[in-house]
Amino acid sequence: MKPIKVLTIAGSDSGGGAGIQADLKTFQELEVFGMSAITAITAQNTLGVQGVYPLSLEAVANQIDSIGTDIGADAVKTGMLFNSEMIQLVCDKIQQYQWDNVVVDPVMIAKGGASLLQEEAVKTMREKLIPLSKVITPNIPEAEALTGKTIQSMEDRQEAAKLLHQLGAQNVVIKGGHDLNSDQVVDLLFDGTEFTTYKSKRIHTNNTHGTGCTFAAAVASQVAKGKTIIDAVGIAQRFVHMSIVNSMQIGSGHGPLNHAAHRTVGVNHNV
Ligand SMILES: Nc1ncnc2c1ncn2[C@@H]1O[C@H](COP(=O)(O)OP(=O)(O)O)[C@@H](O)[C@H]1O
Ligand SMILES: Cc1ncc(COP(=O)(O)O)c(N)n1
Repeated sequence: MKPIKVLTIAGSDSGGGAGIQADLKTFQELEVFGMSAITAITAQNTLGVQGVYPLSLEAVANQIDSIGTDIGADAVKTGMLFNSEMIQLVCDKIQQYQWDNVVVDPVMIAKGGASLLQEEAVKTMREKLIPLSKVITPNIPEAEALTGKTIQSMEDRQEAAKLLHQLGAQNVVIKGGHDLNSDQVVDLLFDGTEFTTYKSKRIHTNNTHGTGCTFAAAVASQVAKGKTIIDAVGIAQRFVHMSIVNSMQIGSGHGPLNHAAHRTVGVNHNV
């Protein structure tokens, strides 16, 4: 069988819970071949981010070229891109290699509050990267920053999703982890025509470090396999849910997910 290959362009999390590490664990568990281009190294653990060390544009370009000129990718996922120049470079490479299965997780701020994207880069994200995306997966604060609108209700979220679609994203998922008003977590998909909501029980836990990265990596792996976006988002939500429910106690702050949970608990990720 032809191997399915997925590239993540993102930051490294030394604590192993988010970023490149979460992406590669997710790819492996969802049975696609994972590859990475690292944009920045973070010194990070469950308590927060202790340091951010961006790589040079040359180092990032070279990593992407190594993959583009030899291995290729059935889908590309972007995470922490740090600044405007890095976003522009990633856009150029996506166009150069004609990658069209692009899942953009517009990472801005780590759960502990540390900035992972310079503020002026939001404009580049909006104008350059979003138009190249098959799916964009902001959380609520990221959707607010990208649209300039406050999101309180589901109607607000639908309006924001429409605006992000107008900016050129083919599909928009506004994730609901940050909507603490409800006992449910509701992720909202807009495909340009219809809204689809995905509901799961909110788990009351501190172990949510890396949920966004894991979610977008799971969507990318399913898109690479040729699943519809509607199915891909459902599979991703269930995979994240399972990985939070069965998280391990690692570190003394916001702990990581257990990406291998589905092996013992059983989740049909091919539905
Ligand atoms: N406490 C929770 N219980 C269950 N699912 C959650 C919880 N927090 C987040 N999720 C799920 O994790 C994914 C990422 O959501 P979110 O927290 O909004 O993004 P981010 O990690 O980018 O801030 C979504 O699919 C969401 O449904
Ligand atoms: C290198 C890196 N990239 C992304 C995140 C966001 O993580 P989350 O998935 O919890 O929003 C992070 N904390 N570190």
